[in-house]
Parts: sequence; C-alpha cells; structure tokens
Amino acid sequence: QPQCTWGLPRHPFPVQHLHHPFCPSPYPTTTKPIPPWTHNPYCINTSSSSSPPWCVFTNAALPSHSHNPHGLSIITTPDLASTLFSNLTSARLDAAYTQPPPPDRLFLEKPYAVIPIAGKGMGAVATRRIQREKVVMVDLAAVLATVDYPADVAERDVRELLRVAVERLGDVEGVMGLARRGLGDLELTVEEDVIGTNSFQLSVAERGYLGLFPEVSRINHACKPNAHIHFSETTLAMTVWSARDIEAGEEITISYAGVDLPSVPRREMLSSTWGFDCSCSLCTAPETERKASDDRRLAFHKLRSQALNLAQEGKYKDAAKRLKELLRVVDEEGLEPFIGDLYELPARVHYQAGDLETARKYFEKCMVHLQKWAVPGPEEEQSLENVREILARLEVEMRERKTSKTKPQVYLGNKT
Ligand SMILES: C[S@@+](CC[C@H](N)C(=O)[O-])C[C@H]1O[C@@H](n2cnc3c(N)ncnc32)[C@H](O)[C@@H]1O
Repeated sequence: QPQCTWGLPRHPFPVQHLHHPFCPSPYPTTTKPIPPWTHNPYCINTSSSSSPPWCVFTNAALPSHSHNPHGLSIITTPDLASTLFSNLTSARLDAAYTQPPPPDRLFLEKPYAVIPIAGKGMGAVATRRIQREKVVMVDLAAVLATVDYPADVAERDVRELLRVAVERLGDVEGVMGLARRGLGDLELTVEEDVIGTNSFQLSVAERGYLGLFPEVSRINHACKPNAHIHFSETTLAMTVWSARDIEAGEEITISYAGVDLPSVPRREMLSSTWGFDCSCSLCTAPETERKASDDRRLAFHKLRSQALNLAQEGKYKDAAKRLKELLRVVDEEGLEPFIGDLYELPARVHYQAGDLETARKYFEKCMVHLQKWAVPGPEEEQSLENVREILARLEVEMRERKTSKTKPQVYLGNKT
C-alpha cells in the first residue's frame, strides 16, 4: 500500500510514536486540504510543546451517496483523526448503508417522518408498520468532539473548535436547527447548546467523544422504548433497530439512559445529563404501573448479581435457576431486545451445569445479537468468531454425549 489513507506517501520506516507508524501526520497543513478532508485542519496548540495540537478535521461531503450530505467534523488530535479515518473507507461506509440487506433492512424510503410531538418538541413517527428487528435508520456522525482535552486547553479554544466544526459541515442549518435546551445561566454558544442537547457519549478507539447524529437526534427518549441504537466504531454510523412491532402513527423512541434502570436513577440521569424531565408513557403511567416496573428492574439487577456470584462459586444449577427467573422478569418488563450481551451468562452457566441444549440456545442468541452490528468492527468480528467456534465445539460435544454419557469436558472460555 504505497499511500496512507489521507493521501500522503508512507514512511519507509515506522515512526514509533504515531498510531499509524508508517503514515505521516496530516498536520501541519499544506495549502490544499489533504484527502479525505475537504478543509485544512483548524488547530489550536496547547501550552505544553510536547502535547499534540487539537484540531477540527472536516469532510463536508459525507455520506457521499446522500443528496444532502451533512458532512463530518472530528475534533481530536491529528494522530487520533487518522486512526478514525483509516477505518472509514468508502467500502465500509457503503456497507453501513446497505447492510444488512432486506428483509432486515427497510426499503429505500424512510419509514418515519419528523413531526411535532406534544411536550417534546419534534420526534420521529412511523409512517408505516415496522416489524420487530428491522433497520429503521442509519446515520453517520456529523460531529465527533473529544471529551478528553488536557487541562491546559482554554474554554474559549474549545468553543472555537466547536464553532469551526459546525461551520464547516455540509448542512450547517440542519445541524444548527436541532433542538436546544438554552440553559441561560451557562451562557452557552449555539453550537455548545446543540451538541449538549443532542449528543451521545461514545467511545471510539478507547477515547471518549460526544457524537452528534442529526437524524437520530430527532428521536425522543422513552423509558420503555420501541427501538434501540447501535454505534459502529468502524463506520462512525448509528443504526436504529426496531425492538418490537411499531404501528403506523406510533412515535419511534429509544432509551438515552440504561434501559434496565429503575425510575429514580433513570430520571436523575436524564435530568443531569440530558437536561429534561421525562414525560414518556412509563413516567406518566399510574403509580402502581411505575412501581411494578421498578420492582421488575430491581429484581433484574438482584438476580443478575446473584447468578454471577453463584456461577463464580461453581454452583451452576442454582445460578441457572436465578437466570431462568431473571429472563422471565426481562420478558415481563419488555427488556428482551435490549439485553443481547447478557445471553453469554446463561449460555455458559447452562453449559457448566451440563445442559448443552439450553447452552446452545443461548449461544445462538449471542450470535444473533453480535450480528446486529450492521458492519462489525474488528472486536465484534473476533467475538463472532469466538461464538461460532464455541457453537461448533458444542455440536461435537453433544454428538459425543449421545454416544458416551460423559460430563462436560471442554471449558468454553474465551480464546487467549
Ligand atoms: C435529542 S433531542 C430529541 C428530539 C427533540 N425533541 C427535537 O425537537 O429535536 C432531546 C430533547 O427532546 C426532548 N425530549 C426527548 N425525550 C423526551 C421525553 N421522554 N420527555 C420529555 N422531553 C423529551 C427534550 O427537550 C430533550 O432535550
């Protein structure tokens, strides 16, 4: 590969301190922007000469297939920007918008419209019936802003970076027109208000970012939502999946907080982090209904920690009993679509308890959950590979069991 992703020739020898040791940093700039950026990076230097500058990197034409691309601005260091963009090849981006293929992915036309919702500003409402487990929306980040500034970066510089990040986007009005909380006392700039009101906290390449997704950010929160979101570090896109059948005319909702939280911490989190008092159907339901939901969510946490402790003590049959009860509670509370990463626990516990049939059922559920990452990144690929291997080994073991009645022999641990 003679060239680096951002168009510069590779170093003949690796440079140790760079994330991409064979690629020069795209900073300092040349007079012409270096692809994939459509603008020269806008950078501020920190007072320490040894720390890297913090810059805005923009490609105003992404996603490239869109008629009205909102663009992507990343606020980070040059090395980190190159890490993010080296993943974001056009093939991967295309895949984010075409994977999974129908029938799991919905049609070319949007199955929703953004319209006013009483008491919540705007919101996304289904314009047709959406079956459970369909891709409803895919949205590339418009702004990814680091939350890891070193202490010597001044507040006014952070504001300036945000201003430039938004100003350079392909659809500035679209982004500036998103919801704002307008926290008067804090004297926020419009960009800060928009980002603070609409962004999700994300981890990319093990760093913390605020991610703004203009289309997803029109979806309101519900404590018992009918859709869920997946963010891919590989494509920097957020995918919205329906969690149950959604009827035409029904509002599409996601959870901004942990979907398993009981009402008090949930409402506190929504108020402190997102700045609003939740008026979703669960929060406005009669007291008895809210209490029943809280009881189930508390039981969920209690049963999970009991099952974990019992499994650690090697009491797999008791752990399996707790997990059976836990999954009943999950079902009753309608949380089943949101707990995909929990299935590994019952899978392993049932395996250790000698119930290979049930273990296989849960490993298959793990697989379905992992496959939901529309375009899996390297970590998801590895997890998928692990589960595939486990399932193959289980099949062999089940066949052997049928002939000789032995106890489980293989420990289904992660590959080291
Ligand atoms: C990410 S935006 C969602 C879209 C927004 N309603 C709009 O008009 O663009 C978050 C804002 O929507 C409103 N919101 C979202 N979910 C809500 C809920 N469950 N109850 C009340 N307000 C909500 C709050 O004003 C919140 O600050």
